[in-house]
Amino acid sequence: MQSNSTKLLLKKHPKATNSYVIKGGKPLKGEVVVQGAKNAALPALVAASLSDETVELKNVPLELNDVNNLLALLREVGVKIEIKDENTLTLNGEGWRSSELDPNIASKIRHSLLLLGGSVTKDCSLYLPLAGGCEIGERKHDLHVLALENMGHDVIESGEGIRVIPDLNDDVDHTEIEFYYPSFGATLNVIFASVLCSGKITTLKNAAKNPEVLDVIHLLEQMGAIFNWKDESTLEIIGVNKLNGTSHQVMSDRIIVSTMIAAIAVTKGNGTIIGGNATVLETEVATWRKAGLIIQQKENGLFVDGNNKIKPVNIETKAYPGFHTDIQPLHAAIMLRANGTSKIKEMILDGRFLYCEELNKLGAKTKIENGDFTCVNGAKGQIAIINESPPLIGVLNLIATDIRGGAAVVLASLAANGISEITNVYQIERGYSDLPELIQTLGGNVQRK
Ligand SMILES: CC(=O)N[C@H]1[C@@H](OP(=O)(O)OP(=O)(O)OC[C@H]2O[C@@H](n3ccc(=O)[nH]c3=O)[C@H](O)[C@@H]2O)O[C@H](CO)[C@@H](O)[C@@H]1O
Ligand SMILES: C=C(OP(=O)(O)O)C(=O)O
Repeated sequence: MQSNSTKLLLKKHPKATNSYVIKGGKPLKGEVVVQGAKNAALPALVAASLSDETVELKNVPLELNDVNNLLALLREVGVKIEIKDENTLTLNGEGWRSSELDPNIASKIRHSLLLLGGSVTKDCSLYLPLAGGCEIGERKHDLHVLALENMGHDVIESGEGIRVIPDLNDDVDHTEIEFYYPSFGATLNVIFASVLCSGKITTLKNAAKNPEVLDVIHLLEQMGAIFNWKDESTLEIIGVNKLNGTSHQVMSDRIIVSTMIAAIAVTKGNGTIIGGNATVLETEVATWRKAGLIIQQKENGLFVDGNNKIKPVNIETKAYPGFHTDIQPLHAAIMLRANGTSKIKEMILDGRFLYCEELNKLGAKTKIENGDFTCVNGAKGQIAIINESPPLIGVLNLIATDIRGGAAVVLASLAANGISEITNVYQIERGYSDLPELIQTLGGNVQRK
């Protein structure tokens, strides 16, 4: 049942519209500040809710559709949430209770999955209707389920959802789990399920160690959780009996930093992304420097000059610190300017190239080929071939297929001559609080319609 408070939180994006209208052809220039990271904020909301004391989170992109949906689910499980200002909120998980979640909300986001780990650590059962997220290929959850089972909890799966019943009272004091792939979400679920298991140690081999996971670990450490990295990818979690209140600032969004680098690059502009940090984008920045972009780390952020010729550079997506799958559509937008053919081999998720058809509507010459490899999700992999494209021309029938694919199409429209319109921008607004405003700050012309 949807409570009144849930309904209130599910209000539409304050500036929500169905489409963006873009007048392209103008170099983006100036300075822009990016928001807090969605993919660090979502797990931070769950982590903060594990304490019976109040935790303050700052720099949370509260306008995002995904953040609002997760907050609605946290309210459903009994977490008290107070919004302090446009990017700050407090959470108190003292009232966390056993729950059956609303399928209409849970199925809209991928990281409703994290409530499984959160619930068991709070000794509460949970029924989670199947999680959603971007439709970018099959998004499996076997590692989440296996990990919870290894830890002794009962997990009952049906075609419609997952029920978890915690069992914290067994005599096992050490659980060892090994992942075949360093899944971001499943690593977080193991962390959440283990932090409050006082007297127990959980060792996770092949854990994800990307900056967003480290940001959440940092928050939990401030709350009193204990972690040891035994080697580069083995994480030991020593359960504690209580987590404290604290205050934490969510890291800034490296995918949006990449989006702004690409926006400057495709329009042959120059500018600074305030707060941009090349150390969390090492592979991507090295790739773009190789392509000819000037990217300099300054004290206040990343300076980008996109005026040089762009050379084609092939990439292959991999777990961190490899090239991020969420950033490959933005790389494709940059490669539209290259003087030759480049390739993107998508190793993590099949179905991440839907945006290429949209780029072609603008005149790009991209093609998708079947690869002779299997993606992490077990599906046959694909390669995008990006041929040198003629000057792009704006069109009015573009669709945002998913968050990052949608952003890539907005960027390509900025490089096109004339007017473009992109619909289904709900998808973009799952991950970008206000992409039009970011672009307008750099002098670009994107309007909501
Ligand atoms: C909210 C959030 O932060 N989402 C990010 C997170 O998603 P998410 O947490 O879903 O990503 P994972 O790292 O878990 O998934 C990566 C791959 O592993 C597969 N897999 C995952 C779990 C599992 O139990 N079994 C399994 O096979 C998935 O199908 C996928 O092919 O990382 C993805 C990969 O970097 C990004 O695209 C998403 O933006
Ligand atoms: C794929 C993404 O998110 P999600 O996992 O929430 O679908 C993304 O942030 O690009």
